[in-house]
Amino acid sequence: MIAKDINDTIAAIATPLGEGGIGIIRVSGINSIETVDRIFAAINKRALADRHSHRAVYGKIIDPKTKDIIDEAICIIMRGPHSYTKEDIVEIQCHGGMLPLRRILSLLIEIGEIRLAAPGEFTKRAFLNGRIDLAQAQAVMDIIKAKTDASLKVASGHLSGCFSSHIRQIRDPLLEMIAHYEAAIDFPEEEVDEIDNIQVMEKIGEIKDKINVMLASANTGRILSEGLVTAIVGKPNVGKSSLLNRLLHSERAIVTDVPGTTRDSIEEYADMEGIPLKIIDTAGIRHTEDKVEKIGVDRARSYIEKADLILALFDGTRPIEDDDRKIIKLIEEKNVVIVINKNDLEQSLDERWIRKQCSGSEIAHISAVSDNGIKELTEVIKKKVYAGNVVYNEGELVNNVRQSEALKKAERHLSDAIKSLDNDIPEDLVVIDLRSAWERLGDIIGDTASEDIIDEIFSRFCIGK
Ligand SMILES: Nc1nc2c(c(=O)[nH]1)N(C=O)[C@@H](CNc1ccc(C(=O)N[C@@H](CCC(=O)O)C(=O)O)cc1)CN2
Ligand SMILES: Nc1nc2c(ncn2[C@@H]2O[C@H](COP(=O)(O)OP(=O)(O)OP(=O)(O)O)[C@@H](O)[C@H]2O)c(=O)[nH]1
Ligand SMILES: [Mg+2]
Repeated sequence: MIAKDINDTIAAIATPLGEGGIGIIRVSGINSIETVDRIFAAINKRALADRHSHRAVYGKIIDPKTKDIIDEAICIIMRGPHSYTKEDIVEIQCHGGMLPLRRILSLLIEIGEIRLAAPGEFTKRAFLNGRIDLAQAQAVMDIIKAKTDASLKVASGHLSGCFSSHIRQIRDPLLEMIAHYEAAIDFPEEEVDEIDNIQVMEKIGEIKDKINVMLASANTGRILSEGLVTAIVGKPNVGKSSLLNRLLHSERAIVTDVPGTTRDSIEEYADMEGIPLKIIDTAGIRHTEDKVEKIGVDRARSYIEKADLILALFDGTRPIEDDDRKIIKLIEEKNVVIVINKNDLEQSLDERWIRKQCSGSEIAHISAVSDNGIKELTEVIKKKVYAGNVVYNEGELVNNVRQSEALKKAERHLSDAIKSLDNDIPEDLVVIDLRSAWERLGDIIGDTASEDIIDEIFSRFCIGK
């Protein structure tokens, strides 16, 4: 698909569909300037084709057949290779309504040799034409989707190439080693410098260490990019919905003193000091004959299985009950923070019992109706998210599963190479492992990634990007 369509001129609406001050249609490819010239009348009557690159030109969009004025607009041409895609680009900025945007886009497709762009196709061209690498292309989408300042910092570090250059620093020395071994294999009788296997093993070991440092940061990076799915669970009336509202700073969920108030689960994003939490408030878990409540309870149980983190709420004002014991059973071996709520009131919960049951889980004491303990809870969650992370520059964090899988594979190939060298296995086999490691690192930045992987990545982009 890549090879066939790369020469087409493509167009899409680049701004969200809805009502906005301004909307942008982006056209990229060899026919872009000529086609826009046929529907755009500049106020000074000069064609865009005769204008300097990167200048804004005011005029009107006119249907060439009916002579109807569709909208007034500002057009900017950016001649390749000095453009987002490295091709000729025209951006048409019209008023930000559905109708002007759609009419102008259909007009372009109708009169010109232009087709609708696939999701992510502009950025894919920026990648295929060599302006950015694959990690940078993925960062474009991460910027659009960023939910907190910390997520944005990771993504913009990736876009600026900080992460990619880190990968290259790890990867380039491998190629030197491969070349060296290959020379020795291909020209055994010639005077290729003697290779000291011990020294090579040390070097590979250093590269492995660097990969492991990156992998240790992968969990943090993934959470900052994708969010931490956090389920609030507990028996009815412990204050789950009150905690959700507190973390969101809004009255999102209904709170009453009637046990069984929340029936359906509620999902919302909260920014916890930079950590994007996808919080799910669930129905209080208890035995019930109520048909609707039962479904809610089943959903709550399923979130215990799905969530990255569980906030298990207990009511500090009440002794342990059967429903609490059941919850303790359900959260066994999960990633849990025990939260003892209502600490603004007199406490009668046997905390030692909970500690014994959930040894290993951290405990926070809060009052969901005030700010009591919320800071403590935040710190506990932050500690969990940043635990094991040894990379302190957000721009260097591994931030998606594709990248961490590639790093893991590279690391395994390097371990195999060391083992082979250690066992005096022939060098051509060592080279195979070194090359595989080099290729997996290349997948991250797109040097060696297959067409399928590339297509799959860009298909997840939005239209117009
Ligand atoms: N109007 C508009 N705003 C936008 C974009 C866009 O495409 N259009 N962007 C799109 O996502 C982002 C900016 N990213 C961009 C990155 C590179 C180039 C570009 O033309 N680069 C050329 C050099 C430009 C020059 O020489 O002035 C290059 O790198 O060769 C443009 C936008 C955000 N804002
Ligand atoms: N004093 C005090 N009251 C609280 C606190 N947290 C919640 N409450 C009260 O406890 C009652 C239940 O709160 P909810 O947030 O609805 O409890 P829930 O766990 O969501 O209950 P269900 O949806 O029924 O499972 C309400 O009357 C809240 O005002 C707290 O920290 N201190
Ligand atoms: Mg509730």
